[in-house]
Amino acid sequence: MTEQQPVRIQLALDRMTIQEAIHMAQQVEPYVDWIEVGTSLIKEFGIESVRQIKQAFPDKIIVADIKTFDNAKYEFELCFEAGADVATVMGAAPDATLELCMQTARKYQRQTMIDLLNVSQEKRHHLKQYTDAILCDHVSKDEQEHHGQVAGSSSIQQTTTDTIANNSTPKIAVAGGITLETLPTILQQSPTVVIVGSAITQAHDPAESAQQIRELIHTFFSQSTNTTASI
Ligand SMILES: O=C([C@H](O)CO)[C@H](O)[C@H](O)COP(=O)(O)O
Repeated sequence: MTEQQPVRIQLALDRMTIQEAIHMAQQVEPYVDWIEVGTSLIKEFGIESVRQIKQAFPDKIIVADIKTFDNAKYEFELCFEAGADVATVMGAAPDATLELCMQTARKYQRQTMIDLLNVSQEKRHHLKQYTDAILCDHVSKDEQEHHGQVAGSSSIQQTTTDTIANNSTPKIAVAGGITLETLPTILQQSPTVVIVGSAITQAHDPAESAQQIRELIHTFFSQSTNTTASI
């Protein structure tokens, strides 16, 4: 598929080996834009997981979901030297850490994604100063599995609506249990990136699932006047 998608689809690869991750991404490659080396891969196999996945997909945007909380320069340099185009930091991290992530990403001409997991509204507002970052509204795996929450909750709407209303420039990503059923609500919030893991990787036919997600996004935007800023 070559047409310009208004929203990037980020495939999240978690809880599998590096070879399984590469095989999964090969199956769905035509339907996804960005590939996330999930936190679980980085924890289990190290930065080598980022290096091997970038080597396998040199033309894709590779997101290293390292979820940095401290030691920002060291961890972001590891990611970027391994080929990551985007690295993640927790929004709840100290300002010093966030600043160092932003500085390191700028030095490498790469991008920072700030994960808003468990971040207060006050801190979310504060984080909007990082206008060249991507802010990721994220419902965690544990909240999904133990509290029945999924992306598309009111807190997500709050952040996104504020961002649009203020015409500020951090881009918005949304993650956490996104499915075909929940995607239309999320698309109404005009994210730049939708992050989908299990709905594709656990599907009986991952390629079909990824294709359906892509087609839903295409249909949504061809039927509406919604637009998103591009990265
Ligand atoms: O960041 C993620 C999570 O913390 C690790 O499992 C995932 O990339 C994100 O949640 C997307 O995966 P799904 O929730 O399975 O769609």
